[in-house]
Amino acid sequence: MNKGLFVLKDLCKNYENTPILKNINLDIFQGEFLTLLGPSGCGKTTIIRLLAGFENPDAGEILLDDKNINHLPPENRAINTVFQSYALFPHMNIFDNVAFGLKMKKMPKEQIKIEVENALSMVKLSQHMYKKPSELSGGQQQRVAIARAVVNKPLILLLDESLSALDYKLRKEMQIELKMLQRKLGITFLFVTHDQEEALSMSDRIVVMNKGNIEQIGTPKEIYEEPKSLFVAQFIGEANCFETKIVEQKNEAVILKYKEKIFNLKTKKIFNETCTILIRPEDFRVEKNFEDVKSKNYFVGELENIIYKGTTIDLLVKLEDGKEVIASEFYNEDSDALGYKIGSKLFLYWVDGWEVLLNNE
Ligand SMILES: Nc1ncnc2c1ncn2[C@@H]1O[C@H](COP(=O)(O)OP(=O)(O)OP(=O)(O)O)[C@@H](O)[C@H]1O
Repeated sequence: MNKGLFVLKDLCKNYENTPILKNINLDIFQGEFLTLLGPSGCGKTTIIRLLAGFENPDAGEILLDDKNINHLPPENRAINTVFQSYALFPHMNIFDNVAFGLKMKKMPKEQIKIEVENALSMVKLSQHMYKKPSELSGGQQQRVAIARAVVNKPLILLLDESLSALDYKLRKEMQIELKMLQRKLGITFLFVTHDQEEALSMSDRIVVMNKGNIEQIGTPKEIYEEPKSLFVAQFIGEANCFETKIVEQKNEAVILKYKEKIFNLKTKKIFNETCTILIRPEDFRVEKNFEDVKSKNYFVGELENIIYKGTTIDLLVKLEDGKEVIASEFYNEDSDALGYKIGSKLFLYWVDGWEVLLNNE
């Protein structure tokens, strides 16, 4: 792969002698939609603040086109940030809010008019140009903040929890709009969120962070389907985990023991003494009769609860050993007809290869 437009190299940041970022290495490529995802306090905003130049790293480098910009002031970085609070000027109309940065740069008036009108048309706010921010909805104000940032044609746009103040429906709409806008503009977006669904649906690549470290970098599909650690697997969606002992490791296969059950699974990975089998709820197939089970890989359990979720139903099943697992199925007209009954016996199986095997740390 090519080298990043921005490169973070062994980047470290401490606050009051506590390490907050520990040796962060990350390439940010030209034109990509990259998302920093992780729980509260893992250091996402700190990366944004270092990139924007609001803070200095304690060690390591920030490179832009191979040049170290560790000490370049924020105004010289061609970086714009959109925060969760839109930080619009309340006394200025929308046009002047968006024009502000260009006026500061002393761009000729006619040119400013063209650029601002362009940016506002891109975020579909042309008809609100002369209104004050207070006359716009939350989503519209968010779009003004984005227009105000992109009008400066930054090399990268940093978006810190930019959609989290919006209600669910508006947030979904803005996710699609933001992604489309990014494609149209071709500007690199670095987006921060702790919402895994948002990260999966918007990003070209996701950086999963945990306690100041990067756990995994990959496309949404890679992160979801091939998590490298239990932390990533459990942070991105639901996962049923089974801790097993290795009985035998053979050529491209492993024999595992979970409680009294033996599983023989294909894998190229090499394991130590123990490993975890991970199965997503949607990867379990549910049957009421053993004759319908189409794999050697199955569990037996009792249905404890059914959770209706609109398009899917979650079946909460207690296995023979007492462990509770979740299997989810698409809900359709037939689902009621299936007549799942609380307390009934169910067989849960999965297709060979749909499991993820993780070395225990
Ligand atoms: N100026 C500061 N002084 C001391 N500690 C700080 C400072 N800024 C951040 N921290 C601490 O650094 C850690 C990482 O903070 P950061 O804001 O980067 O996390 P985050 O992943 O963005 O979290 P959130 O999702 O809650 O915004 C937190 O424990 C926070 O308390």
